[in-house]
Amino acid sequence: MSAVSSHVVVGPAPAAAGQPLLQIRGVETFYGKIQALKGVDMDVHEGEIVTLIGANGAGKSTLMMTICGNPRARAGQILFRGEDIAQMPTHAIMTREIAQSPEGRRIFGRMTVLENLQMGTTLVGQEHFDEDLRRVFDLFPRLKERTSQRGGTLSGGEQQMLAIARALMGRPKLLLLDEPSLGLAPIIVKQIFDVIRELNRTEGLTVFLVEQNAFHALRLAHRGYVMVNGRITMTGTGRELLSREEVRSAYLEGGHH
Ligand SMILES: Nc1ncnc2c1ncn2[C@@H]1O[C@H](COP(=O)(O)OP(=O)(O)OP(=O)(O)O)[C@@H](O)[C@H]1O
Repeated sequence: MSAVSSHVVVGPAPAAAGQPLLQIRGVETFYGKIQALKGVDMDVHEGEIVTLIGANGAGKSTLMMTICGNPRARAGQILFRGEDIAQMPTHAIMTREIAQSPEGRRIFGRMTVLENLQMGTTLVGQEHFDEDLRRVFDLFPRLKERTSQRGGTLSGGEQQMLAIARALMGRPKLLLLDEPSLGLAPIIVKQIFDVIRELNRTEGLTVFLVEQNAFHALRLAHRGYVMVNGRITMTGTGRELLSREEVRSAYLEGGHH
């Protein structure tokens, strides 16, 4: 555990001038008759890392998937650069500089690392392939040593790195990450969160991170939102939320720090 406690809180995000990159307004999502999201509002500004935390079943993954158009929002708006993408098909949303690393790191198990990374370029083409490959190998040297290894034979941490690397190959402006720490050893979680911080600091990549690991997520993020039963109940800077008693007792018990 000591390895992870060396995380440093990132500095403030660049001034949140103008329109947010992503604006979520009154979003409601249903699975049949079950209402999973009950009017969610959220902003993500360019250059920010924003995290959404909450218990199992709160609706975090549903919000991330709704941003990607599957399931579709039944009400509300999802504005990306001011354009409402809420009713667009997923493939159209994914051509708008949004990339997702889904929960459960759905990489292609029978394809090699290199082939998985090629899949990430489907929507942007091969023009910058070599340059982008060098970039993800710099970020994740472990993948470079395993280019011809099948995805399914990688460790959990390597699969997570591959899922993020594949998303980055699409040159996103907004990176959506669903539970990148799930099931991983603390030292690997630290490596992955360090890379996210680095991408944000050096390239200004905007990141929306869904996490159950509230301690790490709130230390990494500029701002956070807490979701309970499909509603946002609290928001603040990562630091503010970490110091709130309600957050500490609900999400930080159990020796994360
Ligand atoms: N495909 C589905 N069909 C029906 N109900 C679903 C489906 N997916 C999720 N739900 C329900 O929607 C609610 C929100 O689930 P969701 O997976 O978004 O929560 P979560 O906060 O991401 O939880 P976790 O951290 O466990 O992934 C839960 O009540 C869940 O049971």
